[in-house]
Amino acid sequence: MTLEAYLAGWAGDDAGRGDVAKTVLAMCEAGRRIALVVGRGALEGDMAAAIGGNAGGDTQKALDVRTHEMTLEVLKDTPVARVGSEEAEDVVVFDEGRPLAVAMDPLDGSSNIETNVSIGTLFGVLPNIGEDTFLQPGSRQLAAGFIVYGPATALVLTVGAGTQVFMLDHGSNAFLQTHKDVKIPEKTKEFAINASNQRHWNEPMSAYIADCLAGDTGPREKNFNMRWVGSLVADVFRILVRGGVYLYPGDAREGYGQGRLRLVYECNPIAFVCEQAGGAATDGTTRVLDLIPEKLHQRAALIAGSAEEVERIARYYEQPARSSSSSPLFAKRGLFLA
Ligand SMILES: O=P(O)(O)OC[C@H]1O[C@](O)(COP(=O)(O)O)[C@@H](O)[C@@H]1O
Ligand SMILES: [Mg+2]
Ligand SMILES: [Mg+2]
Repeated sequence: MTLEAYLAGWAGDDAGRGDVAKTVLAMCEAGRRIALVVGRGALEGDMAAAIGGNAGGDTQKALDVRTHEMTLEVLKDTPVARVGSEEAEDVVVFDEGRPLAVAMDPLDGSSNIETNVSIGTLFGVLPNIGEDTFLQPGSRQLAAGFIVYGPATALVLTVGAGTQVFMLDHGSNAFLQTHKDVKIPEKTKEFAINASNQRHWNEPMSAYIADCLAGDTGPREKNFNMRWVGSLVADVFRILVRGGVYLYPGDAREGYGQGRLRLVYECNPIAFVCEQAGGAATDGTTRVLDLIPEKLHQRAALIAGSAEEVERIARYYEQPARSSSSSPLFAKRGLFLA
């Protein structure tokens, strides 16, 4: 089934849904165009060249800016009133009278641009309620998803009716559905975290990872595997397909108290997609979709993926002192057993 047919079936005669469908299709048109550029790699010049800093304080690369502009170009003639982008300090306003808004990370995984590793685009569609549009919790998202520019260009989408996956068919230039109502396996033996930050982690995350690393000799009584692509979109795509948890906790580094990811245009789309696939997403203590953003570029910790594992990690945050394999209290008892 084409993406167009899927969205037409979902929207029916409902004008509001029709606007959401148009907006999603516009994001995917931007994705098609970006996929062409990404697919040419260094033939497009030095896309990883540093050309400034973005609102989050990260180095802005040539492809960050180019994808931001390419996406705005497509969105400007849609039902979208305003766009909140990682690559613009301020909200971009097209036309206040329109019903919708898009929050986006036009290029996710910027550190992977020149390495020929998967990168992507993240987006969430919200009702336009004026100046406070991007301060709405993620639970108000009408649609969300991401496109991965990898070996295949893949779209992961939810309009609140399950999570669907489409792949770009380069022959017909159509996104065709490949996975219907994806379900993230509830249990897992795989986690994704940047382990180079271990010394900076908080106690619950240190304890959880220590228990995983202890493998079949620890309280989990099973061996774990680790993967870290360094592109949120690629790590979460893997989790959707075979389970696992993505972890970017708050840590002790300056500016990383709430982790690295941005709530409005990274964590919220991922949380919506994961929940709709039977998974879960928390910042450790609060469901991500219930967090109330205070500003567009706010950061939030993210623990997302297989439901049972996310719930288990939340218990480490509730009772950190009881949880570590390295703690003298460590024993094969109740709360954290496999
Ligand atoms: O470099 P780190 O600290 O491992 O962080 C990697 C994470 O940061 C991100 O690259 C942040 O996204 P951007 O590339 O859009 O800034 C995620 O895609 C990725 O999971
Ligand atoms: Mg990103
Ligand atoms: Mg980005």
